[in-house]
This record gives sequence, C-alpha cells and structure tokens, in this order.
Amino acid sequence: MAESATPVLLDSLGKRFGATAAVTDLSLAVPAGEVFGFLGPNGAGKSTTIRLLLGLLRPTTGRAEVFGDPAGDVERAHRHLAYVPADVALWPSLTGQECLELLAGVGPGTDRGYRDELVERFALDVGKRARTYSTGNRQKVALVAAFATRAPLLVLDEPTSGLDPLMEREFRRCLAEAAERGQTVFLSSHALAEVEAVCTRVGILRAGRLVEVAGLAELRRLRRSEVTVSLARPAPELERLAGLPGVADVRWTTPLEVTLALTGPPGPVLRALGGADVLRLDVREPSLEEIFLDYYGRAAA
Ligand SMILES: Nc1ncnc2c1ncn2[C@@H]1O[C@H](COP(=O)(O)OP(=O)(O)OP(=O)(O)O)[C@@H](O)[C@H]1O
Repeated sequence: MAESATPVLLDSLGKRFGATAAVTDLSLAVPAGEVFGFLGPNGAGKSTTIRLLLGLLRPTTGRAEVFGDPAGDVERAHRHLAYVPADVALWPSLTGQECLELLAGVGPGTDRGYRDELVERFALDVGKRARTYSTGNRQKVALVAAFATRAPLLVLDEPTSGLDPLMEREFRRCLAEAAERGQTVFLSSHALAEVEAVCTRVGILRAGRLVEVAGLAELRRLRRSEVTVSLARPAPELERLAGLPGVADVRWTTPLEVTLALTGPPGPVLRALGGADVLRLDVREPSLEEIFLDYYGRAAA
C-alpha cells in the first residue's frame, strides 16, 4: 500500500493531568523514512506524547495523526504502526514463539522469514515460557515482533533499557535495516550514544515543550565546539582570545597550550591565531550528551 501522508503529525498537541501540564503546544512532523530521536529527562512528557500518538490518551488540545489517520481512531491508525513499550508485558503461560505468533496477528503483517532470522540474531530462546523471561528477554520478544512487521511506522519507547551491549548493537543494525526498507522510526531514548548513532533528527523536550528539533549536524553547529591550540613558542598576544565573539572558557593548560569553547563561525579565532606559531589545532565537536546537558544545565541556571 502506498503511504503518502506524513507518518507522525503532531499539531499543537497538549495534555493536562489536573494541574499538571504534561505536554504543551507540541507541533512536529516526522517525514517518511526518518529515524527520529525523542529526547528529554524524566518527566519531560515523552511517554505522554507517545501514549497520545498511540490513542491511549485523548489530547486536551490539538491533534495527533498517524499517516493522516487521527491517533484516536485506533483501528485505522494502528494499521500503520508497530509499538514497543518501555516495559514489555507478555502472556506468562505462552512460550516466546506463541507470543510472537499472537503479536503477528495484531499488526499490519509479519515477515516470518526475517522474524526467524531476528530470533537467531537476538539469541532468543523462543521455546521458553514468557514467565521465565528476564526484562531484557521480554524486550527482545517485543523488538523482534516489531522489527519483523511491515508496519511503515515503528514507535519505540526506550526499547533498549534492558539490553546488553551486544544486543544493543543488534538493535542498531535492525534500525538501520528498517530505515533501508523505508520504514519510519519514532524512538524515545535516554541512551544518547544510541540516538547519536542511529537518528537522523532529534527533538528535545523540556517540561512538556519541544525546545529544539534539528538534525545532529545542525545541533552540533549550534552548540559549542572545544578548540585546543598547541604553540611552538609562547604567544602573549593570544591573551585577547578571551574577548573574541563566540569564545568562552579560555584556559591556558600550559604556556604553550590553550583550550577554548567556540560557538558560531571560527573566523575571528583563526585570524587571531594567524600571527602565532601554531603547531597543532584540534577542534572537537560536542557529543549529543554534551549538547543535551548544555540544554538542561542552562534550564537549571
Ligand atoms: N496519568 C497521569 N496522571 C497524572 N500525571 C501524570 C500522568 N502521566 C504522566 N503524568 C505527569 O506528566 C508529566 C510527564 O510525564 P511522562 O511520563 O510523559 O514523562 P517522560 O518524559 O516519559 O518521563 P520518563 O523519562 O521518566 O519516562 C510528569 O510530570 C508526570 O508526573
């Protein structure tokens, strides 16, 4: 089936629980084929947004749509999606295989060959009863079921919290394969390295509001880089680095080495360095973790 409408469309979405505004005026469109990372600290409103998207909650304001179908029309909306919750509950007396069969009957169709391959890759013993599974194994069942569907949209709510590093690597491969097939992924996660590795764009949520939506490269450009300059000879004239536009945190670690944080174009710093005898110039882009902490550090300040 051709899926032309936008996979995830949130328009001025809001949800209050009594006096608590869990989500406020959230507008966002996730286009087809994107792996979108949805980030925020505990209580920021990520799960509430996902529950609105799944039609498990009714919005107080605005609307949520899945491929053009209202999220509240669950029968239609869920034809387009597969979902992995943060804590997976399975039917305790069914085996893993029986759970997979049951889950395959709910979604928009399953590629059983690929599912068998995923069972192997996630080293899942599907002959055991679900009650004997650890948290991570229950998560694997839900992930295998979701990745094996042909659902054009995968909604994953902190799906790797119970996985070990090997399985986490497998998860990343599955995401890459899903993106190759053209599936869209909406991934909420606390694992910033994971988001950094797999997502094309991220949205950052703070106290129920979306404070940033940007590609990773764009986020890095907006945030500060760490610059280290090593000199062959002392250059007292570089004392003026501290006063240049976009420059902060200038530190002389030795008389021949200076580090600084730079936001925006590097021209003024490069011009200032022009007269010095520079041996080496290192520019390190911030990690997503640093960007993230920067947002919330500033919020707390
Ligand atoms: N059913 C509810 N009744 C009342 N308040 C709620 C309810 N569900 C969520 N909240 C409140 O809404 C806010 C957002 O919660 P939400 O669970 O969406 O955050 P989150 O970003 O998913 O957090 P976490 O990372 O801890 O899962 C919090 O202040 C939470 O206490």
